[in-house]
Formats: sequence, C-alpha cells, structure tokens
Amino acid sequence: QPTVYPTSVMPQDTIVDFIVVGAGSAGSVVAGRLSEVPEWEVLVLEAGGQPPTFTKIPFLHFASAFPNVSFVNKYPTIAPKYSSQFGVLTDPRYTTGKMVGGSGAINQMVHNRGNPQDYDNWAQLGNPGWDWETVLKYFKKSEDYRSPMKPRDAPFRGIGGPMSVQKLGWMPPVGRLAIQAGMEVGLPEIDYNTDTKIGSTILQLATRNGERESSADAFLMPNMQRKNLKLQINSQVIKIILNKNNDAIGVKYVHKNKVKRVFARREVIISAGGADTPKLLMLSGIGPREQLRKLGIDTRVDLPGVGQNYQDHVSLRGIGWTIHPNISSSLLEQISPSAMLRYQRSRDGPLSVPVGMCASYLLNVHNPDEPTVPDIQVFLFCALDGQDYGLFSLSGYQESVQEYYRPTLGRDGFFMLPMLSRPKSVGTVTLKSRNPFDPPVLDHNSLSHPDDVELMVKAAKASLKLGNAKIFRRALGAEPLKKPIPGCAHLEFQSDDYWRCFVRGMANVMAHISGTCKMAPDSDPMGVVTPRLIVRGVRNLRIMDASIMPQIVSGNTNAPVIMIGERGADLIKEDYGKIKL
Ligand SMILES: Cc1cc2nc3c(=O)[nH]c(=O)nc-3n(C[C@H](O)[C@H](O)[C@H](O)COP(=O)(O)OP(=O)(O)OC[C@H]3O[C@@H](n4cnc5c(N)ncnc54)[C@H](O)[C@@H]3O)c2cc1C
Repeated sequence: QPTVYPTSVMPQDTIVDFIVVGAGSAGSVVAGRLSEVPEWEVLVLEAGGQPPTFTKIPFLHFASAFPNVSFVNKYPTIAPKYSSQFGVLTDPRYTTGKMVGGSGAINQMVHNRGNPQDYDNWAQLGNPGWDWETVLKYFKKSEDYRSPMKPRDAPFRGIGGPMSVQKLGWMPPVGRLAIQAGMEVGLPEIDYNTDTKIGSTILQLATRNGERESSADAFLMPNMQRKNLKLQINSQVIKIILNKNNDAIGVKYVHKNKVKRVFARREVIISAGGADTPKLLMLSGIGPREQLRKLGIDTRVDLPGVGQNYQDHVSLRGIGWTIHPNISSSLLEQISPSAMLRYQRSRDGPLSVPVGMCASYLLNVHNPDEPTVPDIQVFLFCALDGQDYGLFSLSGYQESVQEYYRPTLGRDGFFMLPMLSRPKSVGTVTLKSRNPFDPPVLDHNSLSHPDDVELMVKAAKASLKLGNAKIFRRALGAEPLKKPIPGCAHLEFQSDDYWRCFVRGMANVMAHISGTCKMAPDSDPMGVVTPRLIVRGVRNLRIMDASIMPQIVSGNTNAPVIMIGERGADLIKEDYGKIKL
C-alpha cells in the first residue's frame, strides 16, 4: 500500500511556534517529538514529495541510482583528486533523498550506532552532553529492537520506541557462513549496537516486518493526527528570515512556483542534511564572509566553519570471489515470481533485504590488540559485480574496471567492502551561485590524507584474509579474483605498492555526508553550532541533522542522525521548561 502522509498548504505569512526545514531522517524525529507538547504548533517544510510506494520494499533501494528520478537530488561532485582514479562510476554524482523520509527513505537501512568512543570524543572536544552515556539513552529511546538478544546485550537495546530495528531476515548461502568465517580470523559474533565492538555481525536494519521504516514512518506518520503538527511538501526553503538583531523569525520558501513566507514565534530548526543545510545558511548570509562576498550575498553572520569539515566514509570495491555455480546468489533469482509471491504473502525472503547486504566485520587493523574500538568495518556483500552478466552494476563502470571484472561475468560470488571508520580526509561544501535552485558544490576530497590510504591498504589485506576463510572455500568453492586490475598491472600483484594503486583507483566515497556545520565550543572559530545546537551569532535558529557532527561516527550515519534529532528535541523542550534533563 502506498504511504500517503497527510499534508497541508499553509496560507501566506502563517505564524507557528516551530518551523522544521526538511522531513528527512533528523527532521522527522524533531517534528514528531516537538509536537508532543500540545500547545506548540509545529510545521515541517519538505522540498520533496510523498515517498514512492516501492521505497518500502528493501530490495528496491537501488532505484535511487536510476537517472532522472524526482525523489532524489543528484549533486555533481568535484572530480576526486585522490580516490576513484579509475572512475569506478562514470557518473559520480552524490545522491541524497528528496521526499518525506529524506535519505532515510532510500538508504540501505543498515542500523549502526557507531562506537561509544565516537561520542566520548565529541564531548572531549568541548561538547558536554554528547558523551556515550548520555546519547545511549536517546539511541534506546528511539528504538524498538525486534530480534532475539543475549541477556548481556539487553541493557543497551531499546524496546517499544518508535523505530523498528531487525536483524537481516534472509541471506544467500554466503551470508549464512559469515559468522563462521569471522571466527576463523578470531572475530566473535557480537551485537554491534552495544558496547562490544570488535567482532562479526549479521547486519541490523531499520525495517518493520520486512518493510523499510524511515524515521518519517516512525516519528511523523503515527502523529499526523495531532492538530498541532503540519507537514507541507514540495516546498523548498530558499532563505532564513533574520530580523535586524539577527534573530531567526521565519523562512521564505517556494511552493508551486510562488515565493511564500512563514514565521516562527519560537524557533526555526534546519534539518536539510549535510549538503543542503550549509547551502541554506550561506544563501541566508550565514557563512564565510569572503565566499559570500564573491557571490554578492550580504554577510549577516561571518561563520567561517559553514560548509567546511565535510567528512564522509570511504570504501573500497573490487575485492571479490567467485563461487560454485550451483550455489546461486543470483539477483535475478532474488526477484523471481516465487520471491515476489513470498514477499507478498509473508514479507520475507530476498525482497525483504537490501541487495547483497549480509554481514560486517568490525576490526582494528592498525592496532590488532585494541579490544573495543575498530578502525575499519568490512561489509560482506553477498553478490559480485559481474554476477548476472553485470546487469545490475557493471553498466556504470569505466572500461578498465569492466576489464578487471570480465572473468567474473556470469559467475556467482561475493565481495568484501572495507570502509574506514574514521577517515581523516576532510572536504568542503560551497555555493555555486546565489540561485537557491543551483546544487551545492561538493568536494569530498576522500583519501587526501595519506594516513587514510595506508589504513585502506591494511583494510584491503584484512578483507582478503576474511574472504579467503576456509569455510567459504570448502562450502562454496570460493576463489579470489586472480588478475591484477589493468591500471596497477605494472606493479607486483598484491604488493603494498599494488594495493596503494588499487586503493587510489577503486576507493569511493559513501553517502554519509557529515560535519559541514559542526558543533563546537566557543573557543573553536570553525564551530557553527553550540552544544545546544544553536547557530552562533543568531538567536532562535538551530541545526539538527548530520551536519552538526564534529567528527564523523565510526558506523553508518542514519541511527546517529536519529539520535541527534531525539536529543535536539529534548534540548528545546528543556530550554522552554517542558522537561528537566
Ligand atoms: C544512497 C544512500 C545510502 C545510505 N545507506 C545508509 C545505510 O545503509 N545506513 C545508514 O546508517 N546510513 C545510510 N546512509 C546515510 C543516511 O541515510 C544519512 O546519513 C541520513 O539520512 C542523513 O539524515 P539527515 O536528516 O541529515 O538528512 P536527510 O535524511 O537527507 O534529510 C534532509 C531532508 O531535507 C530536505 N531538504 C533539503 N533542503 C531543503 C530545503 N531547502 N527546503 C526544504 N527541505 C529541504 C530533503 O529533501 C530531505 O528530505 C545512506 C545515504 C544514502 C544517500
């Protein structure tokens, strides 16, 4: 059934208590939670429309990669200087969700809180109230964990919260051996959403009974009957309205080609995501003075940190294995009529999980004796690029990369995808022009820090060891790809220099844009928001989304963003005397 959110169209110059810009992963949480206070009128303005029905089916998440679809933004990125040198993808655009649910309605649904140390680091950087002990309460509050758990893990999990989290319910044969493979290299099975962080794990997903559950599904939809909560879609905010004292008093937005205004009695909260939040601030004159001056934008508040500190995870493709043909993990089979029937009847089977996602291994390759803090996460991807004659993936690849995968055409297999947990490379988001409908300019600058390259080399070797586990060979006939990639064929195969070349060629940024309006203490001139998420130099304006992370977290970013929304809403409630924290 399609999910149709009740929506409103507000009259010109309406006044509400809170305006939330963006109904994505964070904005939906913020709006849902603020509307728990019955006397507060809350309006969410969302640039996109209703989420298409198929987004509910986990297998179909890859539809966001199709060209010309209206429910995503595809932002051009500056050609990477240090990564993706073999042009793994011919169209290296950066995708974010543009619909109710935001990026959480097209992501791969992996639910990963990151590491306790991530948050203790945030606090140590001068952000009180963001330490692990405090944020754990919010992770638990948001969550309804619906899979079996061990008694030792129970204190870390939430039950009965709005957002359902489930262990992956179906896997091809490779995935079913994942934990045994981890054991072979000394990685015990763990619940990675607790304090235990080095080990192997079957992935946990933000799904409810085999359907995607975005934070809009969890926090907005069930509360839309509240009279004080309104959602207006297809409404792109183009400017934050500041009065002469630099108080945020409302926003200008475009709906059906008309510019309209809405005013806030109390506050404006920006939850437009890591790319669009800094863009909107800069369009409103809040940002680095020199940059704004060049574009002819009046600087209202000179905040040099806006759009800086862009962090994202980087991962490495191309470390693959073929397996026996009779142990099929064919994607074509996964969307067969019987799979569809099974999904229709019982919401399980291959369509209930994102394509290829199976398990992950969390380990520390720089310091193998580190007991709790991984520096990489290796995803076991239960499919291979050449599989199904490359129908699903190879079409976007450059010729030399296709050549590398050619021996795998028509073969089944799997690959290991290592991801750096806390990359040191940092990029920028800047404005292309003062036209609000131009995309922002994204420069992720991945692998610009030499330590990231060296760590990825170690990660590649660790991934090779994992995939070479005896159990995969014995049970599935797993064989690693043996031909060097053409761009590195001049180097000794699998020497450190070969891997460095491979990493520069094949590593690519993920879609975890974070940190572009970072939270920091007053002493840090690059800070954009205070630890209470208030924009410096502006009253009544806060940011609540992935852009406030001072440092990217170790895991995928959706669960942390939901936590930011939860804590952010509580900070507001506390500031207005509605709760005591
Ligand atoms: C393809 C993809 C796969 C991913 N896979 C995973 C995964 O498996 N696990 C995981 O944890 N994370 C994953 N992520 C990352 C995760 O989804 C994001 O970190 C998270 O959704 C970010 O939340 P947000 O609230 O900051 O922004 P978003 O969820 O992107 O929300 C921003 C919202 O604001 C709206 N908006 C923007 N500008 C305006 C404006 N001017 N006016 C009005 N509305 C506006 C947008 O339309 C959007 O709805 C993935 C991301 C992508 C893109």
